[in-house]
Amino acid sequence: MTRLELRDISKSFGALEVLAGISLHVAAGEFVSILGPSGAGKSTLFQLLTGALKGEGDMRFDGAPLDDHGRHFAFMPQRDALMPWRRVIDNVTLGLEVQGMPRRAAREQVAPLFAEFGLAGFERAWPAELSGGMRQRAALLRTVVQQRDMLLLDEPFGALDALTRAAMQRWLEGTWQRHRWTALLITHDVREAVYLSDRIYLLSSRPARIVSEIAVPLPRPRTTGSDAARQAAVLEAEILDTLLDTGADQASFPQTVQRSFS
Ligand SMILES: Nc1ncnc2c1ncn2[C@@H]1O[C@H](COP(=O)(O)OP(=O)(O)OP(=O)(O)O)[C@@H](O)[C@H]1O
Repeated sequence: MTRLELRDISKSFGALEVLAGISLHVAAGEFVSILGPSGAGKSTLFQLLTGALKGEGDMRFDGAPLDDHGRHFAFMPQRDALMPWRRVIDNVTLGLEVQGMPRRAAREQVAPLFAEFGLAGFERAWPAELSGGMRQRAALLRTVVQQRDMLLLDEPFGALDALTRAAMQRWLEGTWQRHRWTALLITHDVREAVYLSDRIYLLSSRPARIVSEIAVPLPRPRTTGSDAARQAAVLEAEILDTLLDTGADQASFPQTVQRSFS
C-alpha cells in the first residue's frame, strides 16, 4: 500500500530553481533512499514534507492530500540536536512531552528500548558523555518513539567516522528489520543507500530531477557473504556511473532499473 506519494514537486528560492518536478512514492514498511549530489535539494524536499517550506505540486499521504504534516512524519536531522542540559532519557522523551505526555509516563515508555538501541546504562548520562554513534542512536530513538507514520532521516550518519558509520548502518538494518518502519532516507553515500534500502531514487544536480529509480534486489538480512557483496558492489558501481553521467543540466526520464544478478 502506498503511503507517501509526491507528484511533480517543484521549489525555487527566488531565481534559484532547486527542485524541478520530483515524483516519488513510498509504500508501507518500505525503506527508500534519495541519493544525490551535495546541494541538489534533498534537504529542501524534506522541508516541504515537514511543512517547513511550501512548494508546488501534489503531496499525498494514504491517498489524501498531505496537510497535517506533523501527524505523519518523525524527522531526524543531520545533526543529532540533543539538548546538552537534558539527560539522555529526557532527550529521548522530548517529542512525547511536546505531544503532551507527562515526563514520567514518557520515561516509562522509552526505557525498555534503550537496550535495543545500545544505550542501556546511559539513560541518566548527559549527551556529552556519549560517543558519536551513541548520540545518533539516541537521536534516532527520540525520533521513532514519536510513533508517526513515517521516518524522515536526513543524512543521519553523515558526521560519523567511516568505521562508526559502517557499524551504525549494520545496526540500523537489523533494527529496521525488526520494526519495518516506513522510512525515507536522504544520503549521498552510495554504499549506505544500497545497504539499507529496498529502493533508491537518484537525483540529478540542481535543479533536482529524478533520473533513475532503482530496486535493490539484495536479500535481507544484508550479509557480507561473497555473492551478496559482489552483487552490492556491482550495483554501487552502476549507481555511481549513473550519478556521474548526470550532468548539472541534464534531465532524463525516470527509468526503473531491476537486476536479478542471476
Ligand atoms: N531557505 C533558503 N533560501 C534560499 N536558498 C536556499 C534555502 N534553503 C536551501 N537553499 C538553497 O537550495 C539549494 C539546495 O539546498 P539543500 O540544503 O536542499 O541541498 P542538499 O541536497 O540537502 O545539500 P547537502 O547534500 O549539501 O546537504 C542550495 O543551493 C541552498 O543554498
